[in-house]
Amino acid sequence: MTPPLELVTPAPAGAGAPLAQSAAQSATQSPALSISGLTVSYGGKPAVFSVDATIPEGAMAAIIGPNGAGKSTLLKATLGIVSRLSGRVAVFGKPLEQSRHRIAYVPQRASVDWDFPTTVADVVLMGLNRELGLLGLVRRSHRAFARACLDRVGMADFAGRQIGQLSGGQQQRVFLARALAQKADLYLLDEPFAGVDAATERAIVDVLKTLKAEGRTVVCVHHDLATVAAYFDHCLMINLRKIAEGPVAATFTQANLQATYGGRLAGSHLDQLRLPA
Ligand SMILES: Nc1ncnc2c1ncn2[C@@H]1O[C@H](COP(=O)(O)OP(=O)(O)OP(=O)(O)O)[C@@H](O)[C@H]1O
Repeated sequence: MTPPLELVTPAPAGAGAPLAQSAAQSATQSPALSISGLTVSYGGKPAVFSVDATIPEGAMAAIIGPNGAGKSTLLKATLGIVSRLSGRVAVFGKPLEQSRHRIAYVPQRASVDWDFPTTVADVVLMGLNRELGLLGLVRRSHRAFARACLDRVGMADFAGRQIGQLSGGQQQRVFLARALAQKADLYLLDEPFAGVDAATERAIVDVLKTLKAEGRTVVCVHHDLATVAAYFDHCLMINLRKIAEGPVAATFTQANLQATYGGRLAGSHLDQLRLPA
């Protein structure tokens, strides 16, 4: 289990700037995320094999595939949390080392140690750690900004609560608030809707769609095939290897789902999705 402290990607400077002023909107034509030939192996066994992906700037992208397909590994390798055996990653056209501050990561809820003794407000303030500096000097403006981020996810009233005393859906919202505090240009979320109720899912989707409307790029590992078309405009389908990638309208087809999930997707499930062949 990892304490939440270690899961923060550094925040860009300028906590006072409005969220709508995204550097991504003005900076570059490069894709938000470009991955080529990515291979990751655990103990000699590949979990991701020679995957290429190009997530356009401003996309709302889903990474889908069955359990064990390598989705989380792909995100972690993108962030440098696990080592790549081979392959390259560029974020807004630059190597990860130069663009890490433009990324916010929301890990799988299950991978976080929720007994870590810290409050909701402090978790969100961790999203500002780059600008708090080595001394971690927290000003009133930082606290106000953290509260505004909590407010965006409907959690302002929980600011003083220990994170271990939250429900699963509340925990998910708090980690999204921390990601918002980072004012990133690329948001990577690992199963943000896992185990949350319908209202929380709606709230999270609304926040993600607002980020997209601001010109930011959102990438989610996602399991619910029934909502892919409603939530996302871009789709990466993997099962160890890349099966397909591109606009949802072109890639989210019966044939690609069959190739991604194999026999695990029964015909009746596919019928319910009413997809093109
Ligand atoms: N730290 C690790 N050490 C060894 N093997 C690992 C490790 N993490 C993941 N794996 C293995 O790598 C493969 C891909 O795992 P990963 O978590 O990336 O898949 P996933 O697509 O995210 O799965 P899920 O949908 O179940 O979350 C699996 O076979 C998994 O058992």
